[in-house]
Amino acid sequence: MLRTNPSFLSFIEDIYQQNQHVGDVVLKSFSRGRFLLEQGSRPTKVFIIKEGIAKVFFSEENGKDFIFEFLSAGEIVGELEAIRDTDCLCNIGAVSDVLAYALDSRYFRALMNRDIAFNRLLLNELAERLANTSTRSSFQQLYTIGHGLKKILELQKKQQITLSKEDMAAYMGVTLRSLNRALKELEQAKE
Ligand SMILES: Nc1ncnc2c1ncn2[C@@H]1O[C@@H]2COP(=O)(O)O[C@H]2[C@H]1O
Repeated sequence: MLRTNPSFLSFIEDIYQQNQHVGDVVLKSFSRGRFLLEQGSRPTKVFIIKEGIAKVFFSEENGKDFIFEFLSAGEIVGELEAIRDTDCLCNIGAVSDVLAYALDSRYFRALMNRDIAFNRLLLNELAERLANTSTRSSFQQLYTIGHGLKKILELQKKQQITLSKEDMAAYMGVTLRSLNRALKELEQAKE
């Protein structure tokens, strides 16, 4: 649920500390609630999170949000736009204050063209995302809300994060009302 990528983080920290690419890689902070990327926009930066938690979410035309993933240290965002030369697929919002390395898109593409280690990290990340999104999508279709809720509560405990009810509902792809009902049923089952 809360993804991290320590290898990607150390890769970018090395570049940043070597100070060879001043301007191409800068540190940027986002306070809680701000957006790193907006769905449908065409930004010029790719971000690698240094600290904090961000949510990746899709806003549907019916006004509902669906959260794909929560990302933290070492996770990259905005790479799809830079790879495919398209608008951002979805929104990236800061759930806590976030500090991120911002890579100029042209620099990101230059790394893709010449750095094998970087390409390996990137492919690994994309493969991991495909696996995670597919596994979760199947789980969500095939299990009850109550079962999904138990799992998400366990994960929060394990990863020591606390999500708002709105974010929990958007992660599970259910309404706030259904989530509240499932929470109540869970409480009643405990009594
Ligand atoms: N399934 C997913 N899991 C994690 N991150 C994702 C997922 N889908 C999209 N993203 C990220 O969300 C970003 C939105 O902007 P981009 O389309 O440029 O790049 C996208 C990815 O970095």
